Amino acid sequence: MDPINTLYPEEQERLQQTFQEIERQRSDIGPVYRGQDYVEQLLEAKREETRQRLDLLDNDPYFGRLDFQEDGKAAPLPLYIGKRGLDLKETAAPYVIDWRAPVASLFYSFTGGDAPVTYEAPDGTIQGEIYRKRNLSIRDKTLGRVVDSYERGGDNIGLNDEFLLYKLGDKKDNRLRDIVSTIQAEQDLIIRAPRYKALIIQGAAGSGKTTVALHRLAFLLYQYQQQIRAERMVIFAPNTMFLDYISGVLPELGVGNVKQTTFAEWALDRLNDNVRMAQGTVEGNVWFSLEGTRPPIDDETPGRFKGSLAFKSWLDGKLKDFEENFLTDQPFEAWEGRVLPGSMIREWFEVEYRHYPLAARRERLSARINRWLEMQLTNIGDPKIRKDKSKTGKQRLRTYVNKLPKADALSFYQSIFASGAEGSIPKKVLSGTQPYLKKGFVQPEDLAALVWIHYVFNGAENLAFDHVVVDEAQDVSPFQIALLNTFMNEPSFTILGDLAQGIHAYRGVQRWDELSAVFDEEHNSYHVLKQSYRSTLEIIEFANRILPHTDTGLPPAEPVFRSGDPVDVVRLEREDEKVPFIRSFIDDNQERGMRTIAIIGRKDQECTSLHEEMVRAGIEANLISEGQASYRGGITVVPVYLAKGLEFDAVLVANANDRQYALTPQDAKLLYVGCTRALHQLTLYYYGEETGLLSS
Ligand SMILES: Nc1ncnc2c1ncn2[C@@H]1O[C@H](COP(=O)(O)OP(=O)(O)OP(=O)(O)O)[C@@H](O)[C@H]1O
Repeated sequence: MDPINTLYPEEQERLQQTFQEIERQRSDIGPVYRGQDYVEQLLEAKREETRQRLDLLDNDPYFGRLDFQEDGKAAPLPLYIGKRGLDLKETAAPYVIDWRAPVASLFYSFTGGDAPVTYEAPDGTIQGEIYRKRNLSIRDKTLGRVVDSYERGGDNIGLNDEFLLYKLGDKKDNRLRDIVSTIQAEQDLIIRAPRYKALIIQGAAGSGKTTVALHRLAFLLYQYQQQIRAERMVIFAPNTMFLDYISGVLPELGVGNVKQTTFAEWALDRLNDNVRMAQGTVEGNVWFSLEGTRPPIDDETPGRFKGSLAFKSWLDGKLKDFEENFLTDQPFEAWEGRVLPGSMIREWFEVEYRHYPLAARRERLSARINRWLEMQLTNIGDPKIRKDKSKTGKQRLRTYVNKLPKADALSFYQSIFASGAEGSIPKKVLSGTQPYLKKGFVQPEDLAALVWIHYVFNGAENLAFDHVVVDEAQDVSPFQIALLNTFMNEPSFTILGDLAQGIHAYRGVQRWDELSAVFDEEHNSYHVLKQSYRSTLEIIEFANRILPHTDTGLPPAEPVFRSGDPVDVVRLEREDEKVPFIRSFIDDNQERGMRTIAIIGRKDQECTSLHEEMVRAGIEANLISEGQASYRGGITVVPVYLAKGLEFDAVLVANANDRQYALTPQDAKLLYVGCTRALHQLTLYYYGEETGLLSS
């Protein structure tokens, strides 16, 4: 008998019982309370949480079953694993187990074999044996596929992969999805890693880094529910469109309120929007220029220098000097003959207020001198003379305070770049920075230093994070990570990236040890994800040909065995063949059921013109440009640097010739990003000479 047919009725019955239990519990909660009683209102909040949990369960109650016999127990027990847990009303026995519970880790770590297995429970290690691992697909309350990926004593060949492949074959829309039903063992290790770690993860394109990070947040909230709050967790991602793209995953996992932001947005907020950003001409014209004309990247490249820990140390020295020389020994003379000695002012500043940050010390000092002035005035009996002296004293106090240096981040930063920096800051950095600062503008790479100075001057404003996720971390600097670390009592980070996609290497890292240098050994934890889940075997093997040209020394990504169509590289004879070619690419792929299709260009301008030509030819598509807040799916024209992090069913890389993608590591990284965005179909076209990056 077909195994599906034997498994199905049993699971169908269990599913019906689950729905009945959910319904029982829902009806026990009763209607929504809308009255004024405070205690009832508090209880209502709890009831609402339960209602929401039951709603989530009702849609999609579980996805897996594991028959596990704990040592010492008489028989195996079927454990049903879902996105949320459900205990039986009557006995409180677990009926559906939350995927984050310790025992559920067996579902992910188990890859077959009859050997005993263990998991870590709060009371210690539990050992036992697995008799069955079953995947169940339930959609819209209906049981779909039921597949046993392991049965004790059975032949169990490759079934583990079958369910994964079935999931990976799906066509995508405009949102990233959760992967709770198919988390792989190497991913699970990262998701369940202890809280106080700085996990640094090098993951191949499509290895699930972003997805894993989001699942890790859901896990941490479950595991440390008394100690961690969602609103004290933060995800840093490269741009707002990417944030929009990933915004569905946490709600699907039942997690709300986690702050999702970009580093620039967060930093500007810290600086109270007191600085103006220069418009991104340098990045576009210099670092993304064509024909291999980009400058080489080294430690004196402005972005890398200003993002280094060495720059931070140098800055710390300057901040210390600034604080030490903040006061001259100038006394304050309120009026002729009434003098507050400089030594007294210094005593207040250095001893009494030494625990306050500089800006607060400055403020307290001026308030203290003012109080001293008031005291002197009370000693004057004649009201007319008092009024007169008060006027003089207050005016002189204003002048005195105005002469104290300002504890303002931008002014301080401008001053250190304006004078005396020649010996310590490389010429390249000075010339790439001074012209902007003189006009009052800053660049993205200045923000870490500015927030740091602001922090030293003003203190941390109660901004402690419980956990920080940094996605696309190859584009961030050690200074940024060190800065974020100061907002936490103990490091708790998930830092993920791929050096082969380091298209902003002029301000990011070239090796992961640059970031790990921020943390002590005890907190450092480095992981590699080599397996790539997004793309077909053919696409991954094709992209792997580009990898050596990135000069990162990274090993090739490992595909899961999901085969698709071969990758096409098509030479067009003339430029005017381009639009008909794009049209047929779109039509073919739409006919094959592809929902998201991207035409990936090299630069913004090229994409704008391509989009205009397509629209003139009657092809509807969305153009993605810098600063865009959302990704709509469908047909998209996008410059490659903005496609990073996204994925599409079918990708057409536009004009992959040797001018657009020269034989340089930077261009190799761009082309690698472009090609690895495709799930099922990848095509490249060019006219002129094919890029040399495709030759192995
Ligand atoms: N265990 C898994 N089961 C099912 N799908 C998975 C799994 N892991 C990853 N995926 C899918 O692979 C795709 C890539 O995931 P994700 O975007 O998180 O990878 P990434 O490493 O951040 O990629 P990139 O660096 O290229 O942006 C997504 O569609 C995700 O759903």
